[in-house]
Amino acid sequence: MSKPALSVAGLSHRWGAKTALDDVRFSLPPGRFCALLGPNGAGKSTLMAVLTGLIRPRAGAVTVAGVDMGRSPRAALAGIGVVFQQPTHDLDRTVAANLRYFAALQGLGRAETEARINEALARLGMAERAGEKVGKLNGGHRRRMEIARALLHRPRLLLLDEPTVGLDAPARAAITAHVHDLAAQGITVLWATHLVDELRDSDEMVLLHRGRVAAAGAVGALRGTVPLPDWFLAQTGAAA
Ligand SMILES: Nc1ncnc2c1ncn2[C@@H]1O[C@H](COP(=O)(O)OP(=O)(O)OP(=O)(O)O)[C@@H](O)[C@H]1O
Repeated sequence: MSKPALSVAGLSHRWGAKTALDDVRFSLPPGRFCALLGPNGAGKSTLMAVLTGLIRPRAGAVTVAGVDMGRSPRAALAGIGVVFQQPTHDLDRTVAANLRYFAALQGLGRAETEARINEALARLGMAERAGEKVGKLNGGHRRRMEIARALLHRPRLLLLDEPTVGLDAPARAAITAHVHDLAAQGITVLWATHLVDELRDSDEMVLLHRGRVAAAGAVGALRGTVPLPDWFLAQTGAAA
């Protein structure tokens, strides 16, 4: 059996007196779309902050494709692409110029940079927008550019923290479809959301509630014949 793309064991974190993560444990098989589902305040962003190395947990371990993040943070992080909740880009520059900046930070040469940018934009259906100023793009296309940016170093694991917040329904649907395609191409995806309509029955799910894993497994198997919004409400007491 291949190693899990991501493995989390015994992870706990407190913000002052507030417990945000409480003995969180799960693992993701490679090449799957996994939703990190949970109501507001469940601990999703705190978990993302641990997985991206922004905060050190008080207890527990994170392993990325067999590499221990505590012992070898640089090697573990090299395998991860991240799309944070808050967008960051230069509106006055083109899509390609924005991506070139991040490619330069990663030390990619000029020819390699252009090839990687073309590859990443094509994966998000954005190839024809490379020369457009970011300020002229709609919210959905800006978000797709950010996902392309997270792929420049060819990570095997992609983390996205509520990537569709603030977008209209068609843009949300397009982005969820593109990211499902990435998983079908072999990239493991962890997609934090509180919106159940972004999930498919064939997806994996980790349900976080009050900092604990309340359920984990395939969405269809977990919900059975119960509509997902009703299942979510029964598990968490929160409307989806
Ligand atoms: N920097 C912080 N300082 C203090 N408390 C925090 C901090 N960040 C989060 N918390 C608290 O930790 C708990 C988990 O919050 P977190 O943001 O991780 O949840 P979430 O599932 O991402 O919620 P949301 O969907 O609202 O972003 C909440 O009670 C929150 O108030």
